[in-house]
Amino acid sequence: MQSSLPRPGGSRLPAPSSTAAASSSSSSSIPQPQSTTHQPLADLGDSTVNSRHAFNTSVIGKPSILSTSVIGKPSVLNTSVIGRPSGLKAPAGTAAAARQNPLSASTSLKRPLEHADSPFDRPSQVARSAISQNVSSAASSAVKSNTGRNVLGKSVLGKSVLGRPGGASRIGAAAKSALSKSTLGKPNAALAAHNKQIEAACLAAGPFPQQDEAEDEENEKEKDKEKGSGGPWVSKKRPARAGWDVKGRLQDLEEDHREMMERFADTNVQKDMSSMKVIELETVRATLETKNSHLQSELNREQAELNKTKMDLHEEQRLRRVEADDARRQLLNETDELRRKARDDIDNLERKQKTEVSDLMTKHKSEVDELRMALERLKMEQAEDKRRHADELTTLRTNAARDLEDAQQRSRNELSDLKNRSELEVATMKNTYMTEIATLKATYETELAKVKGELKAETSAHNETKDELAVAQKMNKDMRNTISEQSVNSLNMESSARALRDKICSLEAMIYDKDSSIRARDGDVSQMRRDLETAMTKLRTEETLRRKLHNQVLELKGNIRVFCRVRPTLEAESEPAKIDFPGQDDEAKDIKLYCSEKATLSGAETIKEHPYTFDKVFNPSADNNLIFEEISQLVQSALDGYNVCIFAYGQTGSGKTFTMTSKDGMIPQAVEQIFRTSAQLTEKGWTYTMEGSFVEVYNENLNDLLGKDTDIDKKKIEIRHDKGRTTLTECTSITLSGPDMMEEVMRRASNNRMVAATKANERSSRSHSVFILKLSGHNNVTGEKCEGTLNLVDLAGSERLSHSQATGDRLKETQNINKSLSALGDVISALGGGKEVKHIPYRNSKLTFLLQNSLGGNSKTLMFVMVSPLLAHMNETLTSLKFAKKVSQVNIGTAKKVKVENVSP
Ligand SMILES: Nc1ncnc2c1ncn2[C@@H]1O[C@H](COP(=O)(O)OP(=O)(O)OP(=O)(O)O)[C@@H](O)[C@H]1O
Repeated sequence: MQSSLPRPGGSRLPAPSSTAAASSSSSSSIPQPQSTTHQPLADLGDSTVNSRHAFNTSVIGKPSILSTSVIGKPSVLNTSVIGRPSGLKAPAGTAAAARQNPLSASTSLKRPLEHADSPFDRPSQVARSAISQNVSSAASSAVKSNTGRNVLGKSVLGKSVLGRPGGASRIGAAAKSALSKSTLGKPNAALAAHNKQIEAACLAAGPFPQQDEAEDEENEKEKDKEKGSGGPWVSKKRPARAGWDVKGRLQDLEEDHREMMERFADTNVQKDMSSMKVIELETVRATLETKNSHLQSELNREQAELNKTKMDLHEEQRLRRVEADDARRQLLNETDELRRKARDDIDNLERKQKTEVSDLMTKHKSEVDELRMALERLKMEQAEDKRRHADELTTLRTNAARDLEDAQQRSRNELSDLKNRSELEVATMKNTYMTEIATLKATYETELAKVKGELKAETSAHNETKDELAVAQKMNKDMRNTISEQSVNSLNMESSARALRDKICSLEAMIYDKDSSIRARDGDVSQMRRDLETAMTKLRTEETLRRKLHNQVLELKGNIRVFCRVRPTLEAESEPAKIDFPGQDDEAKDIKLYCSEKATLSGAETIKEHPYTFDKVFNPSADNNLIFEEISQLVQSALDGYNVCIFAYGQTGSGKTFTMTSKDGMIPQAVEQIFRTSAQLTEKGWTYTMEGSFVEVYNENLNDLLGKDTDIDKKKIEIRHDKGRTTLTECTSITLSGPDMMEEVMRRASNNRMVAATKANERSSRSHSVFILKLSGHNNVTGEKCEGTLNLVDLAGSERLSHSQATGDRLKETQNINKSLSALGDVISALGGGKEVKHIPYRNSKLTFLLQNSLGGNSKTLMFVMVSPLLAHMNETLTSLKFAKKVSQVNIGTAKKVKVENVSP
């Protein structure tokens, strides 16, 4: 709007639109009374800036309104807001203008840049410009003050006026009215003084600059011509005045003003219309304001709702968080409960199974013993019977044979006697009779001859001889009777011989019966043998089942377990730490340590509890036998063909060596149990060979503790892994034939360590010792084979580097110990990572590489965390317990039996 104002001195920028024209007419057609120049230029500028500022504030401060009422007409807004850019900043040429004419400096603040070098920079023109601008500004501020409307209202008004060509005259009327009001209030004296000031400024500015004088003159002429014509709003024509005739020109202006006032009276009607329009606009504004306030309240409500929703959301989130925390806590509790239950179940199962297995074993043992005893008894009975029968038989046979022989002999003798006698008798009698007969015959013949002779002679005597013959015949008959009697006797003898023969037969039948009963007994014995064999097979099957169940129990317990042992305070030691063993019984699993801590800020000492839970906790009263009871199952697993690793971890002096290698330590007891169990397994068909090696890992180098002491730290031992088996090159391996050999093994290892200890102090604390026992079993009945390895590891002291304050060789030792212990921790946690972990860093240390096949998938691991009871060792103890806790949280997969090839069925 301001840019379209006419330039003082008559120069006018072309009005491209009706709005511009109207606007220009509204402001430049206002005659400039002296009073209008009274208002200081700076004030006017301020009011302009302020009004714009107020507008901007009102527009920017109410975006909702802008969006509803202004955005709909962006061009109008732009016009009303951006239409006065020059008022915001002093144009670049202002400084130069100020140098030429001090008054123009303030004036130029209100003009655009292109006006800086215009001819109006001359004093008179500057003054006019100042006046015209003052007037226009005054008009606008007057409109503002007169109407009492806020800037937005003005803006709306401006918009509507600008939006309609006819509005220009109306706003002109409003401006006029405002002007009249504003100017009327100014005292004439002040106006006169102001005019004087302007004049003085014009005179002080000196003569006009000489540049383009011809052009200026031409311009002046043109202006004068225009002035002469009176301009579009002045009807009166005056002679043109010289440029320097400021007074005259002011008089002209005053005349113009008067004329304008008269014309303004004509425009009162228009003013009323404008007022009506203003009222109309006011209504629109009120509506808009109502709408605005409505929208504002809606916005506030929305905002409040949003805030409420936000608060609800926060509350909901908080509740959810609390719920999640509770759920997590509950889950943890439940998990713990489940774990505890599972552990209890496992333990119960194990106990039950142990009882069952031992019952079964006892039952089978007693059955086998009974069977064996019955067999023995039977055997003995059988042997006794056999012997008795054999004796009886022999006796009977002998007796019978003798009796038979005797009887036979007797009967034979008798028979032969009888026969002989009867034959003799018969023969004798025959002979006798024959003789008698012959004699008789001879006698008869003689007698016959005699008789014949005598018959002849004695015919009479014939009868006599016949009688004598009858007698002889009678005698013969008697003789025959005697012979038959003798035959009867012989028959009797034969029947008695037959009776004897029957007796022999019955005796032989008896012997046969005895033989068959012996054969029946033999059958029983072989049946018993078969039963025994079945029982043995059952026992062997049950041994396989026992191995399987035993392994399952250990798997349920976890393939990596952690036991904690607190050693007792020794006599020479003082200041024990406070350690509690809550719920101390057979199944103790908890330990609680107390240590005092100083608050960093207050310095107040507080006692802090450090509770830990492990698979088993042994208090100082537990001896090595009790501890071995717990690990004996793992040792059994090694015999069953699994790889087993038992570590002792803890700081120096915490009792690792005492636990592992003392006389009743884990190593000697394990070997003893292995021999004891393997002996029991022989009756189930198992035979075992055991090979032991003892090595030391010192400064990441392997030493053979059963080799020559001169080779310590010199000989290089290589570790080789092949198909799940680990071999050590050039390392002594002793075949153990009995537990007594362990004494020698331990003595040799200890000697070698002691020799080494002269080279590096306290060798046992600074190196890891590993006893490796390889167990190969073969069942010659079932053809089963198994290979297990038992690794018993006494780790080096776990004290931290910062605490040991080591230097030189000790520093190297400590670094190597820490490296291998952290590698061990890494391997164990990688094993616990499950299938996602592709690489297990066994090669990171000699110790883990050596134990590669005994850590992880194919093995069972037990770690003893050894605890010193001393307060001075509390920090190291807590570090050890933290490490052990990490290990105990690792869940290694199911152990597999070492595969042994060439298993014959
Ligand atoms: N359970 C225990 N009962 C009685 N004395 C024990 C027990 N444990 C350890 N000791 C004694 O404590 C001392 C230190 O034990 P030990 O040498 O076994 O510790 P260490 O951890 O092996 O130390 P280093 O790492 O130096 O080899 C020894 O005198 C040992 O006899």
